[in-house]
Amino acid sequence: MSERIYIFDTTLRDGEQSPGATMNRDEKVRLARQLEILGVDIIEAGFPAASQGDFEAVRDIAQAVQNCQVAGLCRALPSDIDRAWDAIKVNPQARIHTFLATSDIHMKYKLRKERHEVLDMAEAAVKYAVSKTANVEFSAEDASRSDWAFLAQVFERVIAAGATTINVPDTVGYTQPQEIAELIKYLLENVKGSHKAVFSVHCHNDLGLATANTLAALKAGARQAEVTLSGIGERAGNAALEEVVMSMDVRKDFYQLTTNVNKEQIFPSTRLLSLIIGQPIPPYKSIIGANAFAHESGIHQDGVLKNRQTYEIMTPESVGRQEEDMVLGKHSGRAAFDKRLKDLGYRLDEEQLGIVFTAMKKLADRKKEIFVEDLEAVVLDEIFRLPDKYRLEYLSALSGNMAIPNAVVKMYVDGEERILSDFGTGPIDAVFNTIGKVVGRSPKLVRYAVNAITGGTDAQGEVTVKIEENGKTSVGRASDADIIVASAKAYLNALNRLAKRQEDSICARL
Ligand SMILES: CC(=O)SCCNC(=O)CCNC(=O)[C@H](O)C(C)(C)COP(=O)(O)OP(=O)(O)OC[C@H]1O[C@@H](n2cnc3c(N)ncnc32)[C@H](O)[C@@H]1OP(=O)(O)O
Ligand SMILES: CC(C)C(=O)C(=O)O
Ligand SMILES: [Mg+2]
Repeated sequence: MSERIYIFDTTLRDGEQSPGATMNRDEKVRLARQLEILGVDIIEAGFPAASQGDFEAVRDIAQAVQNCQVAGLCRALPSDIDRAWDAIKVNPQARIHTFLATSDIHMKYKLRKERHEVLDMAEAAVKYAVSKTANVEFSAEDASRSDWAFLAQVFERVIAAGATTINVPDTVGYTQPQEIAELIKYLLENVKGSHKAVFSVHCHNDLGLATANTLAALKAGARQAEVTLSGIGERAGNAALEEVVMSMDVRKDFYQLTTNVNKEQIFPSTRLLSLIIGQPIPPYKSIIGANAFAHESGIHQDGVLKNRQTYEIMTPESVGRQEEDMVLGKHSGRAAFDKRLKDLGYRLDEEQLGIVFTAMKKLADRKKEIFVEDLEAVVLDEIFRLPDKYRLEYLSALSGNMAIPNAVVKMYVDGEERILSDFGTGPIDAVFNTIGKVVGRSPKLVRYAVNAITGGTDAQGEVTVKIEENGKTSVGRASDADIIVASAKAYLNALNRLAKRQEDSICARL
């Protein structure tokens, strides 16, 4: 008989702590809806006390998502707990997730507290949280470097205070599989009242062991796994949802554990995340990378042709990587687009579908064949893009080995039309210079990457730019069949994000 594992997804909280993975409110709600379709049990939506923007995003998610628990993270402080509760309480299964560090190094240097103070603080925080809801999770930050007996004492106190989920984080990715398995067994056996709570594990990937450690803890008796899509998260990231879930699925015989995850939604979910944060999935990434089901060498190809199972331990279809059975192009109708979008996990209303359909028809006039990536790029640009402060209307750029590269840009800034022109060392430099002049900012360009997201000379080019201004960074991404237009759109996307972050921080200070 298989036992059930609860999947706690923290892409929107720990995942967002990953450098360059900042998401705006609409993007977070969009991703949360996809996580709901994916079938995770708990969505950690953010850290409401962090900023007004985080608070509002968590509140909107708590409202938008009805079939998952929505958790808000907070320090072991009444003010943080109040803020978290205010943000999540609209959700019918809201969870307060409070945490406090228990390792000697964190207590001494970071918290500057003695053990007895930490014990009291953890207990008081959980009691306060329980006065708001019975659904309370307590995390002992840096649990894996904590003294085991003290950790057990902390857990005993918070369970008695009413915590129903006890999380054991390997905050700095230090533990080893056998060690965390022993720790979980020790805690289950030695914490009085352990049977009243679900034990959870939260592993970081500093030594590349996050998935292995998570699975070892689950095998040892933990029943909740805290994971993120693609493994994004603080520093080297967290345990990847797809790896943990598919390990349990592929190796049912070994784990005898199941989850509620709708596995065919794994690939669409990770791809949506990649589109939102503008970071491509590495081709060699397990399960979701472009090469994960590709066979290059002759002996492997021969084996796969004879029987796929010779070199494939799961099918691409089982994680939602579908063979495209219909070619989309300028002769395709609404129904075909609608079906493909649904297969990809997008739930668009009639109006949104109309917008995408019109944009796709326009693209199909310029491109022979429309690929899934084209479709997703259009959905992201047309439906899930930021409300723009800066909007591109028209652009022309001149280049060539005899010409002095220059660009003319017509844009709207807060709805006001502006046209300017400037030169550069190449057409993209000229476009960026002109845009900078129009918006009156000159951020440093930290990264510029071009990627052909579909094949052929008429491929959609995907451009990612990272800019920095006054210590704040912002990533923008866009695609277009014209690489210079894609560059301009990506640059504006990054500028819009930067402007939005500045507006949010001004609001938070008011
Ligand atoms: C392991 C993790 O992932 S934990 C989550 C990490 N995520 C984040 O930190 C993102 C959100 N954080 C923030 O926006 C800010 O840090 C805030 C709003 C929470 C706090 O900001 P500030 O008040 O400026 O404090 P700052 O960040 O400089 O320092 C943190 C303070 O919280 C204290 N603290 C840290 N953890 C806890 C805790 N679990 N419970 C209570 N206090 C805590 C620290 O000791 C420090 O206190 P001090 O200022 O008295 O020394
Ligand atoms: C807040 C906790 C759960 C955390 O993210 C960690 O310890 O890594
Ligand atoms: Mg973490």
